[in-house]
Amino acid sequence: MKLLYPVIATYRHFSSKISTKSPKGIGRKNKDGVDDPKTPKRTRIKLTEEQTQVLDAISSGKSVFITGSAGTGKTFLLQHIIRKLKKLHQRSRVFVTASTGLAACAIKGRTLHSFAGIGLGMDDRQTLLHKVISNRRAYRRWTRASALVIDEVSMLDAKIFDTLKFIAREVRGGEGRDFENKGWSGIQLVVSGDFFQLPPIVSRESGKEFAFEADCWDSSFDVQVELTRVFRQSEANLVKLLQNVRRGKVDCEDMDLLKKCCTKAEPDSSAVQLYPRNQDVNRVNKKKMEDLKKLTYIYHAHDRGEDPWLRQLNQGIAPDELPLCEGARVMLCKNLSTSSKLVNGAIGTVTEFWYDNVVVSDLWKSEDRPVVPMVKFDSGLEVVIYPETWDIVEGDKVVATRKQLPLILAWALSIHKCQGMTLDSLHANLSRAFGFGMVYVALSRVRTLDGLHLSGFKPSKIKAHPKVLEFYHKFSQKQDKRGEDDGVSEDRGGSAEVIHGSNKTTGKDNDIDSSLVFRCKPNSSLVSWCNSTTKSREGGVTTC
Ligand SMILES: Nc1ncnc2c1ncn2[C@@H]1O[C@H](COP(=O)(O)OP(=O)(O)OP(=O)(O)O)[C@@H](O)[C@H]1O
Repeated sequence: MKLLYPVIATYRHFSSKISTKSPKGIGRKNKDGVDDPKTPKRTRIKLTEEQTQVLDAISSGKSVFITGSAGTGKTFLLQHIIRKLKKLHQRSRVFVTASTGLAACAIKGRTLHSFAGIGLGMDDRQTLLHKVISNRRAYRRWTRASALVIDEVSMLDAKIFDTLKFIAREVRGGEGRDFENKGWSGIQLVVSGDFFQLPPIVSRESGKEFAFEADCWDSSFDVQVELTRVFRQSEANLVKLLQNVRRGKVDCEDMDLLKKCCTKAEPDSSAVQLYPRNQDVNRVNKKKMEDLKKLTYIYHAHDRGEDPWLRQLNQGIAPDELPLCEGARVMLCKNLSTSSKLVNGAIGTVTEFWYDNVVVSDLWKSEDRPVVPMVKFDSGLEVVIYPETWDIVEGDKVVATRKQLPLILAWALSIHKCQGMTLDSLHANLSRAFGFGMVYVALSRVRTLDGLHLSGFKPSKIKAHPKVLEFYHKFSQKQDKRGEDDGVSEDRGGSAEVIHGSNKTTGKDNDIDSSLVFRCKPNSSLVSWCNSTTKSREGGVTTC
């Protein structure tokens, strides 16, 4: 297949066509009522009893903190919660955020800092308050908010958490200005995360690091919940190993397992290589691309909007520039279809590039056609990947937009980038691991022991922060106090109620929303895209 270069004008033409893509194909039946084999059926996943209890608490307007080890379904549950909140409150009054752009992407939200209008949040609280008040849009968000969701709270520091509550109370008023008062002046708060995972990056001046050390932490929640059932892994010895690594203490049995992971045969090329540092990640990806010696297309993101929002687009996951060629290992960085496992983190290989015949017939007589990559995912699905849109929204208005293929190169990933992901096979090089929780985050991405390969591993790299250990120790003491209580009970001794649910599933079915259509076997009417690509061979880059 001969590939030629598209031009920017063609992109403009396509943008409307792309937006016509709808989710109708998912689970579709033909006119005889028979399931269309090309489109997968919706799958139904039942919430566990503990997950249902959380949802019930949310329905009754409570502010909730959800924690639990990796793979217990915190993010999965948040997606249900967000839908529930949007039914309870007006949609535009529910703000979905996360501590990082990457985590925000997984729940179709924005960063907490951008919601709050506090820039990097480095100033003192009065300056930040002034910043919010003088920013009409940020001020409006704070006054409109009925519910605020914050995911990956482990990476949020105590000072920011206190500052946000301060801003909420100053902007919205409330019953007195006593900082210790319960609540965020009428905002229903839903916060999720596992403090044993990656910690915040903070200066140690204040002596407080983690959000749970914030003065207002306990008074911010009616309910604090620990999810206990691990879904990501099912092998008992792996679950036990991960629980021990999480707490920074491994026994002989665990060490034997880890040693086996260090010595078994090299993983196949489908294993994702995890590194603690970006330098190594970039080096490996670049080298792998070069080794393929294939015609390379470089996809440039198409951005619209103004600063400062334009700049914020670069903090998100969609790359500004994405080089692709046949054979490139790639990872989806957006959820396309949950039921088909085309989710953020799904890994595959570019098999070829496709033209758009329909558009071409309308627009071009020549061969100047945009191309889109076909990706064969490791699940077996082969899908043409189209550009996606990432929006920054202020109130109800979109203020900046990035259009780019929802892919990143994925021979190697940083451990920071993989927090939140599920991987089938990984090779973690932990020789340069640093800080608390890093080894736990790396190991807990994998589903099975078979898929876990390690190198450069030293037991001393397994570290859990003493403050985090203490926080969870107190947490479990509260749970123990509840004793035999069945499910939710009140614990109003100055702190929030604690739920420790059982692992049974409920009878209720809960739909997993499939939000985008894709084609398993692309036909001749591919929607095509490219705003401006460049091509290169063996390192030489040609710009169109
Ligand atoms: N009730 C459930 N039944 C079946 N599978 C579930 C259930 N809840 C969650 N899962 C599955 O468990 C896996 C892990 O979920 P999720 O990524 O939400 O965990 P997490 O707690 O956010 O993990 P991490 O802390 O690593 O980000 C996902 O594949 C999800 O679909």
